[in-house]
Amino acid sequence: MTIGIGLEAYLDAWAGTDSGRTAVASALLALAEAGLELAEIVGGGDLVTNQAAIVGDNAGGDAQKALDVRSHEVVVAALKRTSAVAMVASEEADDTETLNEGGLVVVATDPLDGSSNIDTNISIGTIFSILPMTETGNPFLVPGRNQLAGGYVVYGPHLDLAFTLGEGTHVFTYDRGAGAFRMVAENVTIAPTTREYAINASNYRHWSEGIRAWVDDCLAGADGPLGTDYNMRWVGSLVADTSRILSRGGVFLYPGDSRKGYAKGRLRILYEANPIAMMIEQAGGTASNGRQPILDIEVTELHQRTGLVFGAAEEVARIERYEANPAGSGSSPLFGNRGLFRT
Ligand SMILES: O=P(O)(O)OC[C@H]1O[C@](O)(COP(=O)(O)O)[C@@H](O)[C@@H]1O
Ligand SMILES: [Mg+2]
Ligand SMILES: [Mg+2]
Repeated sequence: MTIGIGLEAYLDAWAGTDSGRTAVASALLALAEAGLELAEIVGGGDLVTNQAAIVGDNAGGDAQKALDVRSHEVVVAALKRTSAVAMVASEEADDTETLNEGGLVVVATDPLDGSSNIDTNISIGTIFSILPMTETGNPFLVPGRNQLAGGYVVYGPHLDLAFTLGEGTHVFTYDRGAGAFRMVAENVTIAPTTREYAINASNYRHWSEGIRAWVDDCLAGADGPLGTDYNMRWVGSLVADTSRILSRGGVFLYPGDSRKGYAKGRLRILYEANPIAMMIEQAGGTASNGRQPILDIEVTELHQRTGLVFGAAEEVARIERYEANPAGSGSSPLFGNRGLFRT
């Protein structure tokens, strides 16, 4: 058990003398430093800057807020300070940026996740994916399976850094007294079944038949084909919804829908879905676009979107079955309470 160990000591022991691992550890420490700096800024709210003010648009077409831009600058500056990181790709930049010639890894980041919550004093965060630098081609345009690490910092009631290095998912909390991140959960596990889901239900009319059928059956609760009452939670910050699922289970859905520009949902594969999917898989859960594992999807564009369903493995599998065959789902009059998918 290494509960209580400081982040640096943990990473030192993990990296040993391996140069590839040392580069990943350096990138992670730089991201932790950026997280600390941003925690101070976020914690100051509008005393620090008019954080929720709209200042432009990003490559994905979302309004860019002052804190989005500041977070991008802080994360990129921290990564630049370590020679390990060759390039960065960010939600807030159209193109990749070269940071250090000879760096062994590259970092993709959503520097500020949950922008719509900035001025509501609800948890927001920073998401990151660490990939190997390649000799040829674009090192970011590879399936998420190639990731060396994935993680996030969440600026919530406490400051957490959660990540996977490909061997389990671990959570560190910032110990303000000690001035260090210390491990609070090692090898987190997500239960395969759940009765709690997270989805922005206002998009109901835009969803596919399968997602609507599954939500209908959750809402029918103990009286419906799933035979159990479900609870619903939706923070509106992917990092905070992920943090809850790592801590007490559940499933999250942001599926593609029929709104213009939402055919592949809202979330971006490179710096949102992939790192979260790696953490979730490493915690025993699964992450899917409704048809295939997120980590197997070809990445062809930096700001590519994907439908995202992740968390409790059996519930994710059930949602995939509803997507594949909504007519055969528990809510179909043909199947009723004896639905094929009743559990
Ligand atoms: O406002 P919606 O459509 O419910 O979307 C919420 C989702 O959008 C996001 O805020 C997108 O991330 P950004 O804030 O980084 O753009 C997620 O954190 C969240 O899960
Ligand atoms: Mg985001
Ligand atoms: Mg963002």
